[in-house]
Amino acid sequence: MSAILLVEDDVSFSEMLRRFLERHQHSVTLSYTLEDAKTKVNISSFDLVFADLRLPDGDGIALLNHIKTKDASVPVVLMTGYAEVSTAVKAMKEGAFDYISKPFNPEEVLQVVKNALKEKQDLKKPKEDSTTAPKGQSTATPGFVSGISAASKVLHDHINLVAPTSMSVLISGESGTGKEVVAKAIHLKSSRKNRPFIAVDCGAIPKEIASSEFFGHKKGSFTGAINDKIGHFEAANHGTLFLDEVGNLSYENQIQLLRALQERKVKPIGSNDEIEVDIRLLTATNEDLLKAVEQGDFREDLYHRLNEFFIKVPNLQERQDDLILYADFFLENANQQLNKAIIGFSSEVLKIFQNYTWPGNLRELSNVIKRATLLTTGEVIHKEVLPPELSAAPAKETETASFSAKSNEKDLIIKVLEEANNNKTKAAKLLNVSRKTLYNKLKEYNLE
Ligand SMILES: Nc1ncnc2c1ncn2[C@@H]1O[C@H](COP(=O)(O)OP(=O)(O)OP(=O)(O)O)[C@@H](O)[C@H]1O
Repeated sequence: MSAILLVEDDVSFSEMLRRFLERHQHSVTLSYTLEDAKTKVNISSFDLVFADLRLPDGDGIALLNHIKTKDASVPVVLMTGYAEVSTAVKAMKEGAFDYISKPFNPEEVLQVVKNALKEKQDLKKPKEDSTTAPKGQSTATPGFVSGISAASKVLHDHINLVAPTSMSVLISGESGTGKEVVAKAIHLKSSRKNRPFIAVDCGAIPKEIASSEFFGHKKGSFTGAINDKIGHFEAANHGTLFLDEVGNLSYENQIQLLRALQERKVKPIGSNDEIEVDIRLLTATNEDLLKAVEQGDFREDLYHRLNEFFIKVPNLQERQDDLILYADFFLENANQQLNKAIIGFSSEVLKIFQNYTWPGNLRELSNVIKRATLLTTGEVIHKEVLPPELSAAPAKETETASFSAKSNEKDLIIKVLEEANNNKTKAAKLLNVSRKTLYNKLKEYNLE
């Protein structure tokens, strides 16, 4: 376990990062100001310091200089906003180990921490050949945020487990949760990553032309077949075929699909020759396919063929801890697409984001941020550029509902107490419990 000093004045962000680092077996001390960080460095020894470039009473470079005069072997990693990269580069010349610009992927953080700790160890040992990745290089899939919530961890453990196998995977989840992104991640982590990834929206194919779409056709085989057409199976040969909204396939198309999967051969319409195909099949649905099986709308044999492994993609409400990471990621994308340089969100906006239920999940979050980025003329996104339904959303009820869930209880109490400025009457009201119950819980969790 290594000791990390995390200096960051954005309380919710630093809390999130602390929890993430602690989950990866690091011991984290938090500091919110330059002066406090200097004091902590003077009295304790750390293996690594993670500091925001901008602090309320100074900057990360001042802290870097202070640390270097005390113990030059302590690596300092600076966290920067979008517009501060040039300052961060300057800081590296002054002895910072690395910088990491927000928004960043959790994997990126882990990689930087690993590199920094290794360098610290190497400084103590005689020099050997370093096998670590170059500074700042992330091992994450580009354009992919893994998230740090418990639900995301399960999701990514499952992706990592199943990706290298040849199993068919049924990916289920509400609309906009990222099912296609999960399918792509499985493909990119498999041995087929350099072969095609063909995504097909089954909901968009009329059933009359589905077999031609899947298996191809020969020129002249039916009216309108003016050229030979390669079907999706052949196009995906040796790679991955991803069938989205698979529940929308007609019964007849289900039979054809099952046959192709069992025989591993397809015959284009109008052709006498069968083509052998080797594909990895991934499918997605936002409906309850098992229910469709029970109701006789989806073939049970096909269901089992598709469902060799099942992945449930959590909705955004189940990934509360990831919300800010995703928001930052979508902001960075919107900045690039719209040629803007917006740094972040006002704290009011972040609160609204956290209070909203996001029925359209990640897609809705991405759209809201893109629109807000377009409408924003300053450096920060304010509430005025959000769609009215977001600000009008009533306060979430989930907090009271989940109060009884043991595992979340303690975190929830801490969060609500913070929100209520430690006012126990207000906190009890927010939690919808009596003051007495709250006091008992505080005692139970040693929170007094
Ligand atoms: N892990 C992720 N990292 C970054 N962006 C993501 C991630 N997951 C999803 N997104 C983004 O969220 C949006 C919705 O993702 P996607 O299209 O994969 O959802 P879906 O569940 O397949 O949607 P639908 O049910 O409508 O087909 C896309 O803009 C996608 O780029």
